[in-house]
Formats: sequence, structure tokens, C-alpha cells
Amino acid sequence: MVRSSSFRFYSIQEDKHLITVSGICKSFKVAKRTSGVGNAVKALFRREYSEVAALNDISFSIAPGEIVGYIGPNGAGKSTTIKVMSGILVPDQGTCTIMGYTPWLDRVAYVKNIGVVFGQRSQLWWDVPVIDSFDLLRDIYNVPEAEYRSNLKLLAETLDLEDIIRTPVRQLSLGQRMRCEIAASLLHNPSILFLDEPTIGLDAVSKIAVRQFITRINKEKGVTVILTTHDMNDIEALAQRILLIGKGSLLYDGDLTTLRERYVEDSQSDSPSIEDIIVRMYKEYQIT
Ligand SMILES: Nc1ncnc2c1ncn2[C@@H]1O[C@H](COP(=O)(O)OP(=O)(O)OP(=O)(O)O)[C@@H](O)[C@H]1O
Repeated sequence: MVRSSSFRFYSIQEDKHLITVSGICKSFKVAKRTSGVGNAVKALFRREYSEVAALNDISFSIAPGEIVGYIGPNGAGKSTTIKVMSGILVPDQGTCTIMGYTPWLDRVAYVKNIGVVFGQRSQLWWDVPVIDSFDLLRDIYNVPEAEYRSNLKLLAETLDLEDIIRTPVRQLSLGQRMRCEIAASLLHNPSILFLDEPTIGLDAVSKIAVRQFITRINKEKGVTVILTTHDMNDIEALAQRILLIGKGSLLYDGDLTTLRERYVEDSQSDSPSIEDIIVRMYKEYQIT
């Protein structure tokens, strides 16, 4: 039984799926840009819009304790899905139930159960020492002091933060900042962690450290992880299951071994690299 901070009880036995996404569609309205001064003046009076279909009927379920790799080429719809699942975006159609909550409707209670890391965006305050951001997050999430202290100690030890925790965020390297971002997302003991490109721009050593840490919190704390990445080594090291999205549609949902078996026959090698397999999939589904 997982107890949410809003004193709602969520029983894993009640539903073997922690996350159920069903028929999600999301489009963005984008202003058409035309070249030339005349067109720019016209656009001041009458702006034309086009629609970008980012997600088209996306459905999947995720069980507690899974690590799922959500992959696809640039612009496929990965971040949009993560934003819908974390309650940042409201879909045009479809349902999403996570731990009994609809993320965009029950946002305040729901976010206490999730951690989110966007590799390209920071949740830390740029000009203040990392520890000040952590303290602020403690207050935002209402984490009891003893729990906060013990989480902070564990995270600082395992993510090697002791030397950087008093440094302002703007003075950190990308790898140091990413370790702090991951710690920040876990201070309130979430059951689910959404990681959107958590290893982007990291050196090999930092990537391995982040992967080891994700494996550890999954094994030891049972945290369910949904990970988007373009680094296939992340997928190989972490994901028990892969969801492939292309042009807003879900194209594959299964494990790596099945995928390997499917592509090994056409491959020159007995054990094609995951990179080879993914390139073949992108070609097969014509999504690049
Ligand atoms: N706020 C927005 N306004 C307009 N279009 C958007 C917006 N956010 C996303 N899109 C469009 O929706 C589509 C899916 O974008 P999304 O960011 O989800 O892709 P992604 O798979 O995460 O890509 P990448 O791997 O490059 O990060 C793209 O065509 C993108 O241009």
C-alpha cells in the first residue's frame, strides 16, 4: 500500500496498473509565419494558425516498479506525453489515471506522488545555493523535517552532492546540476519518477552514476520510472520495457529481448546493438 501525502490511500492490489493512459490526443495551435514585410503587417490584423498534432490516440499502462524507456525521434511527442502525465498539459481527448488521480485535475494532491526531471529545464533557483532550493522544495511539498533530513542525507551520499550543495546553481557544471535536479525531484519520496532526457550532455562517468542511481531507487524503494532518452545506452542499462512513439502515435510496446529477436534475423550480426535496432525500427515505421 502506498500512502499519498494527501491522506488518500492507493492500493496497488486494487489495480495492477499504477499508470493508465487511454486514447490521449494533444494538438498545438501554432501561428503561421510568413516572410516579407507585407505579410508581417497583414499578420498583425489577421493571424493564421495551423495545428500540430503532437499526440494521436496514445494508450498504455504501467505497473508499479517498472522502468519504462519512452523513445522516439525528435518531435515524436515524448515530452508532450510526460507533460500530460505530470499534469502540466491538458490533453484534448483521452484519459490518464495515475495512482487514482487525473494529473491535470488533481494537480496539487497528485504532484506529491511524482518527481519530474526535465534535462533541458531546471527546477532549481539559479542564483541561490542548491541547499536553499532543496529547503524551499521541502516547504512546497510539506515534507516532515525528519523525513527531509534522512532523504537529503541519502541523496547527498549516493549522488555525491556534499561538495556542491552550498554552491549557487549557476556555478555548477551540467553534470553536477543534473545530479542536484534528480535529488530535488526525490526529496519528497515520490512513487513515480518522470525523467525527460536525464543524461543529456553528461560525460560518461556522470551518465553511469545517474544510471546506477536510477537502478538503485527502483530496486530499493520500488520507484516506478518513465524515462525519455536519445541515448540507447540508457535504454540498454535501465529499461525493462520500451515504448516507441513516432509522429505522435505509439508504434511499439514490448521488451528489448523480443525486439532483438525480431531484428536479429535481418541483421549481419548475431547481437545487433540497440542503436542498430532502433535505427531499423525508425526506418521500418518511417518515422525519421
Ligand atoms: N508548446 C508547443 N507549441 C507548439 N508546438 C509544440 C509545443 N510543444 C510541442 N510542440 C510540437 O509537438 C510535437 C511533439 O513535441 P515533443 O516536444 O513532445 O517531442 P519530443 O519527442 O519530446 O522531441 P525531442 O526528442 O526533440 O525532445 C513537435 O512537433 C513539437 O514541435
